[in-house]
Amino acid sequence: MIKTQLRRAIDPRHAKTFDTTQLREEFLVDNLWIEDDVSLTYTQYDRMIVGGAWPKSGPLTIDAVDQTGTDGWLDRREAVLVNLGTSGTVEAKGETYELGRCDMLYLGMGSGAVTVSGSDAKFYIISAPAHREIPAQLATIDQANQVPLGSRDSCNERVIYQFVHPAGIESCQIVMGMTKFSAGSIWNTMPAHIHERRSEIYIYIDLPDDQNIIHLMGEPDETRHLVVRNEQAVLSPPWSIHSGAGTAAYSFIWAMAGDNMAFTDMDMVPMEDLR
Ligand SMILES: O=C[C@H](O)[C@@H](O)CC(=O)C(=O)O
Ligand SMILES: [Zn+2]
Repeated sequence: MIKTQLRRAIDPRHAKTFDTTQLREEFLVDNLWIEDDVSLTYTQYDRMIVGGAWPKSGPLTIDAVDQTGTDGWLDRREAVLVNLGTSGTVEAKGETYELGRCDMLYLGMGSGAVTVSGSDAKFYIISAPAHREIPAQLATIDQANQVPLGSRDSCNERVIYQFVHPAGIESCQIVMGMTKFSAGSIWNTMPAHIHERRSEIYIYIDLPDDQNIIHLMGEPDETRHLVVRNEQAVLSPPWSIHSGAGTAAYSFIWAMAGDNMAFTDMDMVPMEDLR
């Protein structure tokens, strides 16, 4: 049984009273990577689980998770694993999948215990409740749907790579992918948006260890910031914007769960409304 850390859902009226430490305790996940261990955070934002598994000196198995109240963690859930290391393998339901860096593997409800291995592998994990079984599917970045956004003049020229989405890897509710920037562009998800119908989790990657992301959160007229380092995750409640700028080049992986899977169902925040 893997013990999870619990994050309860926070209301925006409460969030705006938080100081830096409280904001970080509630919305930043900075302990994903523990050598030879699995670190899972169970959130009450659409019951998404976010975690890391680092099988440095031997395989690690995820079978049961304390907060789900089910015998197996995927009895009523689906998951996506992304390798943030180099080569690694994931075993589930008698199948073995090879994952290179930033390949994403979807595992459906009923996949059973999941074993990860690879001394150079680091698996980022997202999971959300599911209502039906869908076959496992692996995708590389070349198979993802590309959506170019932004412009050089706004320092936000980037490509959204959609991996798990209605026209790509099928899922019950997870919509997930990765965003990469053109050289010199540092602003993600600006102009900002919210989507009260879905929660979202970001993990920032490819950032040098001595650099920061200034991540913006909060209601559009009551923003706060979190200073985020490489391979740390940020929880974005449905009422919050989720946007950021890096002090150096970076990429990030986004994952959503909620009432619909329409990527374009966003409420854009006009620039002049941000406070
Ligand atoms: O709801 C969608 C998500 O916030 C991200 O996909 C946005 C993003 O990757 C970007 O604009 O760079
Ligand atoms: Zn979003």
